Amino acid sequence: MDVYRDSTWILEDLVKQRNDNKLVSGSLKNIIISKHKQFKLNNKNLKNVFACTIETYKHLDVIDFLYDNLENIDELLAKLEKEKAKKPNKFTLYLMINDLLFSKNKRVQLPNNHYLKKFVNQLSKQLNKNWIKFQKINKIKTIDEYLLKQNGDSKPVDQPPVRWFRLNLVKLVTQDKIDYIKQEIINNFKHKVDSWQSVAQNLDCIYEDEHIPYLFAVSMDFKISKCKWYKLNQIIIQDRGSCFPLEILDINSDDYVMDCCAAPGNKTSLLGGYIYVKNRLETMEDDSEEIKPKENGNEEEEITRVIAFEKNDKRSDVLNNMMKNAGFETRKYNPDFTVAEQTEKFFDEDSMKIDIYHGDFSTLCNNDRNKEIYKSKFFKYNKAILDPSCSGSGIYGRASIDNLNKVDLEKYTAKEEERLAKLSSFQTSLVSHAMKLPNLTKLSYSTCSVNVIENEQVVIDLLLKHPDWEVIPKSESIPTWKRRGLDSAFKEYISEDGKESLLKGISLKEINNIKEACIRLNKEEDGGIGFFACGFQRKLKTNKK
Ligand SMILES: C[S@@+](CC[C@H](N)C(=O)[O-])C[C@H]1O[C@@H](n2cnc3c(N)ncnc32)[C@H](O)[C@@H]1O
Repeated sequence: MDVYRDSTWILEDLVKQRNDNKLVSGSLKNIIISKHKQFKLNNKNLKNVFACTIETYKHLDVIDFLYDNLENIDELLAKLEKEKAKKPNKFTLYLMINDLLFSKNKRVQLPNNHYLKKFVNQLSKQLNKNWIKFQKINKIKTIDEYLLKQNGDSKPVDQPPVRWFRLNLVKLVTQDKIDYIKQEIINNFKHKVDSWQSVAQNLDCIYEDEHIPYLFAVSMDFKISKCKWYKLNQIIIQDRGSCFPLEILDINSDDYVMDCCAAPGNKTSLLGGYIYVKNRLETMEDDSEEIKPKENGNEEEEITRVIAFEKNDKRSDVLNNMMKNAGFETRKYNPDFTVAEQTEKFFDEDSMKIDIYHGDFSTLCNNDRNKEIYKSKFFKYNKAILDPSCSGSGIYGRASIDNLNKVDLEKYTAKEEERLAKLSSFQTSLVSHAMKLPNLTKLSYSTCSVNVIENEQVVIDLLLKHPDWEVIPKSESIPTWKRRGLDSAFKEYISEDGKESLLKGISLKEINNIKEACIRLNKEEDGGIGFFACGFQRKLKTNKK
């Protein structure tokens, strides 16, 4: 009963928000998780509660129809109330009806003698009759067909066409082991195909990405988390777009890189793998040479090659744990840059190290004290990843929530515009802060948003604000990738006849180069989430590398 009780709380709240035209943001999954916490519900049931709530929520208008057309429901409820001295919540009944009609097992998840199960079961005949009526009215045969019609989408659910995963080099370390595991994984499939589209429909195919090393796509039906390689942390699930910012940065083994908005840490662990393993292997003369992180000399406190900032308390813990699972040794710092968690003062010499700063990246070097800290601890860092919080409009699992938000379209549009404008200015200010750090020479900016205001517009605003920075040209930013910045995003910066730039200090040719430097991945069309990335470098006269 716990599952239905917890799900009732959340479902009732979601429907209330929808009826009040209240805006909600984030994926439905995240909203359910946060409500689960907010209502202090029984955490053990989270997975089940999630499935139960989301499925019922998706089918809400169907269940409304089935329920509203029950002939004697008021009488039956009154009778039940008399017998049990309590009336069941309508949403609890909705959850049970959904299980009875649309779940895999087609049964209410309660013991047979439970009074509510008996109650819903006695409605079963009428419910099925109403469902047939609904199918006829809507000219559909299945509930998925109905959702498909409603969403005007080619798929019943909002999910990516394929699953992506990459090798975790940190757990493999030598070229022999990397090659061995890679081959073992490929051999597990009948065919290695040359496009991700070919794996989308076929469980037995694998695609090795042509743009990102050691990245693979498999069918959505393939359960990566059940694989031994996943259990051994030898592979990590990571979307294709999310790997692009690292490629743009052209990481070398002697780089010092900061990940300024790091949790949960997918890019951080990819970065660590590049620095400590991939680049080292590529530059090693003798294959049998053992990999060791470069020594940092006799500095009193070691400076690691990778640091990761995360301002959110809980997410910084998640980041720390993810890095440890991925095979790194970590050291955690408090927001005031002091060590928060350390077993030994120095890392083990041979370990692959990541320093985690639980704090706001924009405080780095922002006052006299922090400038001193910057000089002593951070002066070596020459590259940065900036992947700040965004609207997430490119990610999956938002379709239902977006529909919910669009109930009152006018209100939705006004609020959404305000929210995006705020996000855009936050994103610009964070990257702008990085551009002011004296020793940074290259950085990548990225979002999982599809909105121009969070992407191309941020790029232009940054270039106008920081004339000492320029974009990393297309020729050095994954030139093989075809989809670049949107034409429409740059239209407002060009005269109507297309001959002049309207931007002060940026020529027409430069505008075109900026557009070409931007990288876009379209949701679905490019195999995964919608993503945007653009690289920046300090102009040559001040460029130290
Ligand atoms: C889009 S997520 C980053 C995802 C991450 N790069 C990855 O690939 O796994 C943005 C993260 O930045 C954090 N964040 C936002 N503003 C920040 C700031 N000023 N300093 C540090 N972290 C920040 C957020 O809490 C959030 O965890």
